[in-house]
Amino acid sequence: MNKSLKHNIILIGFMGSGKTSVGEHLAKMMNYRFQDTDLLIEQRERDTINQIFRNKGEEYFRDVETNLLTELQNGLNNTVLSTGGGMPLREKNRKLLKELGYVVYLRASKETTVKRLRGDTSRPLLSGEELGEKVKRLLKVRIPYYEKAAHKIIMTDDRSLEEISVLIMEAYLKQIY
Ligand SMILES: Nc1ncnc2c1ncn2[C@@H]1O[C@H](COP(=O)(O)OP(=O)(O)OP(=O)(O)O)[C@@H](O)[C@H]1O
Ligand SMILES: O=C(O)C1=C[C@@H](O)[C@@H](O)[C@H](O)C1
Ligand SMILES: [Mg+2]
Repeated sequence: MNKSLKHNIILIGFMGSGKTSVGEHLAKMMNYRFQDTDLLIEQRERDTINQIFRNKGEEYFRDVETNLLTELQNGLNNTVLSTGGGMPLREKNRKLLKELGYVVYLRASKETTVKRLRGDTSRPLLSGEELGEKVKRLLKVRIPYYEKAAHKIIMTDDRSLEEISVLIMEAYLKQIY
């Protein structure tokens, strides 16, 4: 048993990589609790992510993310934690994520991401510019941060939630036993 690794699975990755959907599926499969930082922030702030960005700005949202991640260090166990797509951008957050458990980067190609997010209006960073251009530009900046933050990378293109969950569970169990 790996005593140094906390028994949590942390999902990171770009918007639409499936952190929330896979997280829910995986938690059920493993009989773990499920938490999602975006949902926790919406509950805490009593507002939607869109409204938080609009009224208080991205920097405020990022500070709330870091505060939440710091608080989660105390007591999170047997949990699948899905995170917001920008969580690994801050160095402090990357360190906190790795201290919290086994960090899995769910990767998706630009094409898959665009297909999954077409028509979505709940993600403030995707509004404005043409979707494909926006995703391409953000991915280029972010991929190195996701890679740095992760213990394991899993490609999600053309894989079902079930297939992805099994791959994560197998990799995680190898680490802890
Ligand atoms: N493996 C998959 N196969 C097919 N559809 C998927 C897959 N993963 C996610 N999706 C779909 O893509 C959309 C976005 O997924 P989800 O909300 O889980 O992404 P996310 O990574 O949590 O995004 P965010 O960073 O914005 O929270 C949803 O409609 C979901 O059903
Ligand atoms: O990638 C991002 O920066 C974001 C992803 C979402 O999960 C939300 O956290 C928010 O829309 C910002
Ligand atoms: Mg999500």
